[in-house]
Amino acid sequence: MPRYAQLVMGPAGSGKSTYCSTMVQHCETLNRSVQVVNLDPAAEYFDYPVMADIRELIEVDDVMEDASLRFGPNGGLVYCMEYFANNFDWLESCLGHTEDDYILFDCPGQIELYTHLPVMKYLVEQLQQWEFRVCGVFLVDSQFMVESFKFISGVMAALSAMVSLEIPQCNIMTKMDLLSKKAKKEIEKFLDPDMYSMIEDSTGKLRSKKFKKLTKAICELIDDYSIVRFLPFDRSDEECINIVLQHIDFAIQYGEDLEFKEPRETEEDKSQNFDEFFQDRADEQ
Ligand SMILES: Nc1nc2c(ncn2[C@@H]2O[C@H](COP(=O)(O)OP(=O)(O)OP(=O)(O)O)[C@@H](O)[C@H]2O)c(=O)[nH]1
Ligand SMILES: [Mg+2]
Repeated sequence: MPRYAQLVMGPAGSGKSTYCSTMVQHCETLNRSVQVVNLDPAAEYFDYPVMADIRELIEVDDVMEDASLRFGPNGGLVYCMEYFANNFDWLESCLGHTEDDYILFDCPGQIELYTHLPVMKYLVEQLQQWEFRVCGVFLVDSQFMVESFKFISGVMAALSAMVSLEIPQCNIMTKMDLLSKKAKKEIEKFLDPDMYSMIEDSTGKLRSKKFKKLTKAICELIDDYSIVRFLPFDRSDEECINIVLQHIDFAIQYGEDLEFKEPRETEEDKSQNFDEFFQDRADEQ
C-alpha cells in the first residue's frame, strides 16, 4: 500500500508553515489524518503538532556557532540540509512504516534548495523508495505577483523546482486574503494559463524595450506549453482550501487504493439499531 506526501516548498515567508497548519486543521474537519514533519532547521515558530522535527537532528544555531565551520545563516542551513541528506535513517525511524500515511513536509525557505542543490531531489528519491507518492507544493506570495515581471520570476522559481524534482507539482498563490479588490482582479489573469501571453505590464515600471520583449516571449512560451499554473489559496476560505487539496490528492492518486472501512458504530447507534429491531418485530406480530 502506498503512502502519501506533500513537499511544501517556496521562498522565505511565502506561507509554508501556515499552509501546513491550515491543511492539518482542514483535514481534521474532514476526518482525515494528516501529519507534519518540520524540515526547517532554523524554524522558530509553527503552530501545528509535529510527528518529527529536524531540529532534533541538527540546528542552524549549533552549526553557526561551530568555530571550525564558520557558517552564516544561509550557508549554515545548506550544511544542515546536507547533513540531513546523509542521515535519512533518522527520518526513517521517525516515520515508521505505517500504510496510508499522509505527511506534509514543511521545508526551509532557501530558494537555492529548489533551484540547483541536489538535497531535495535526494529526499524525493528516498521517500519514493519508502513507497511514498510525493507531490511538490510550491508556494508563492500573491502580493509579489501583482506585476508581470514579478509574476514571471515566481513562475521561473516554480518551474525550476518542477524541473529539478521530476514529481507532480501544484503551484499555489498564498495570502489571497491580503489582496485588495483591485489587486485580486489584476491577479485573476495570472491564474489562467491561457492568458499568460496576453500579460502586459500595466504599471509602466518596465522601461527597457528589450526587457519587455523578453517578458512577453517567456509568457508566450509558458502559455504555449501550459507548463505552469497557479491555484489561489486563501486560508480563511474552506472551499478554496478544499480545491487545493483535491488537486493534490488527484496528482498522487490519494484514495484510489484505500480500503473501505466500515464506519464504527457508537454505543448510541447500537442501542438505536436494537430498538428498531424490536420495534420491527413488534410491528410484525
Ligand atoms: N493574512 C495571511 N497571512 C499569512 C498567510 N500565510 C502566511 N501568512 C503570514 O505570513 C508570515 C509568514 O508565514 P509562514 O507560514 O511563517 O511562512 P514560511 O514560508 O513558513 O516562512 P519561512 O519558514 O521563514 O520561510 C506569517 O506572519 C504568517 O502569519 C495567509 O494565507 N494569509
Ligand atoms: Mg516556515
